[in-house]
Amino acid sequence: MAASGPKLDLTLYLVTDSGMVSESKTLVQTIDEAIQGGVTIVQLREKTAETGDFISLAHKVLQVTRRAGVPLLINDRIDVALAVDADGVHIGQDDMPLADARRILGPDKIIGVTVQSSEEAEAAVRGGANYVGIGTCYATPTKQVKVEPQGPSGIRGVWEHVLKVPSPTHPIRAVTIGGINAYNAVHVLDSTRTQGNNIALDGLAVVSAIMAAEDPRSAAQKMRAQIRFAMESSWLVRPRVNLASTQELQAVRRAAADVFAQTKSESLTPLVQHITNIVVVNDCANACLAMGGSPIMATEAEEQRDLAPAISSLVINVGTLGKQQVAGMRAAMQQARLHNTPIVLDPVAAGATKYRAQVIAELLRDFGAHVIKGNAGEIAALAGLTEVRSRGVDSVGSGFSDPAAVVAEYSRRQRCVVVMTGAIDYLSDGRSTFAIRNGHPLQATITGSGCMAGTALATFIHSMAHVDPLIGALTGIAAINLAAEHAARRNDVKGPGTFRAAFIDEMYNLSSEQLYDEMVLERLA
Ligand SMILES: Cc1ncc(COP(=O)(O)OP(=O)(O)O)c(N)n1
Ligand SMILES: Cc1ncsc1CCOP(=O)(O)O
Repeated sequence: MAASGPKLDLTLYLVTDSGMVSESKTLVQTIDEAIQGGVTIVQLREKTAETGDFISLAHKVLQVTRRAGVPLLINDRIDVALAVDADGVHIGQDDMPLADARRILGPDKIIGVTVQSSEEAEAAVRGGANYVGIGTCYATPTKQVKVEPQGPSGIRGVWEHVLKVPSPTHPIRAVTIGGINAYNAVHVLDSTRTQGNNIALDGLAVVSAIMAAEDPRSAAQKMRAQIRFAMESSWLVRPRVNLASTQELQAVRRAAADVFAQTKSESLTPLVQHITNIVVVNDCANACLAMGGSPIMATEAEEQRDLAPAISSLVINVGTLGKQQVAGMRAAMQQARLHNTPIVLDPVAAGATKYRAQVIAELLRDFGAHVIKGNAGEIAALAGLTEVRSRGVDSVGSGFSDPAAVVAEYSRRQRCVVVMTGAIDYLSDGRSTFAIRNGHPLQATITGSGCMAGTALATFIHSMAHVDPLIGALTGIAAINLAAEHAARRNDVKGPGTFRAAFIDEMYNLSSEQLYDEMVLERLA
């Protein structure tokens, strides 16, 4: 393997696409900046270039990669790799057979092979590939794939098989590809770790997350930080990495106000799918509309595949749990994972019954979530903590002695944003933890307040590619709480009944300036 060439480090693998490069840059500049941001290997992928143009581009790219000590592989074209003396090639199942590629390129060049199944992976390992690209992980607009995306659990199955196959020459490495970005990198790496001994993939391969970024250097830096976070710690106990420590509180408020304004603009209207409980369906649908979203309450398993490509986010609220509804949730969550659609899980009354606890545990095991939102009792039940107890859907007692530590720790365990609602709301992505001190006691007098908070989270976290889930969560919680404060101040609000209607009105009337000015935000870690 590349005995004389640069070291094979698959941590952050950039696959190029010249069609995505920003107008202000060349492809070579984009690659250069991406390497400065932390890309560890580059694959030049030119699907339509003439041979001469491909070779001349490869020469230019090679100057950049050689200077940085990063390997350059050529996609599909052994002839181009030979012509420029690149460090290797990446070949798919329909390209030149691995044995021929190895014979032509010799033992020292790097050869990567795309594999979609355990059988293909076994053949690649036995045939002497240096690494396998297991895919496709998630559906992606970058490439039309023939085989259905497998999601992280499918990728893990192939990876576990790869590790069992003896490699004739060198230890096999692996990455996955397809729909991967800074927001799902940690989940993908965590959930593709082997079940028995927790072995992680060697890295992640991306196209659009870096190639389509205005600033490829910072896009690569962000990806690299996420990958480091997932790689450097066991998936059960993560160190406190304070990624946002450089961000001022004001910048966080500004980011939340921007997400709010963008979501409310008529051009967006995120389609927010809810599988929620029968008590609150109508309130959640109206809350979603009032905050700029478009609700769809599709619950049958059979309709999830058709719906999935169109939806922006998914609320899974386990408030009322029929067997058919659970089947719908599982189908919807599986599709959401394949389409990289944000999932908000509302574990209503998590500790109330064994059945409920088991359903939630299985959903989290199989699909995870991007955000888990619950009151103190629900989070305690999920996290296995006895300090706070519940009665039905309500949390009882004075709460946790250190709520910030609880949400941060549970967030690190579940690898998602955790939101703990109450008089003060606590939010964490495991690295940064915030409190929001807005809201009004009248929220606790109506049913569905918490469920509407779940709706708000999903409405504002309408894309994993464009909204940081923690910022989206801060936006949703601030929006709901400020609407409650505004409603409670109105003269026509006399109690829970009038509050309920005014609450929806004020979600509708709230402006991004009000959100920015009135959000009482505190940074805890
Ligand atoms: C790292 C990595 N993994 C998979 C692919 C896909 O390769 P292939 O199946 O040959 O498809 P095309 O890239 O040729 O469209 C890849 N390029 N890189
Ligand atoms: C080349 C390739 N092979 C499988 S998916 C894919 C494209 C991945 O692109 P992106 O990282 O933009 O989703």
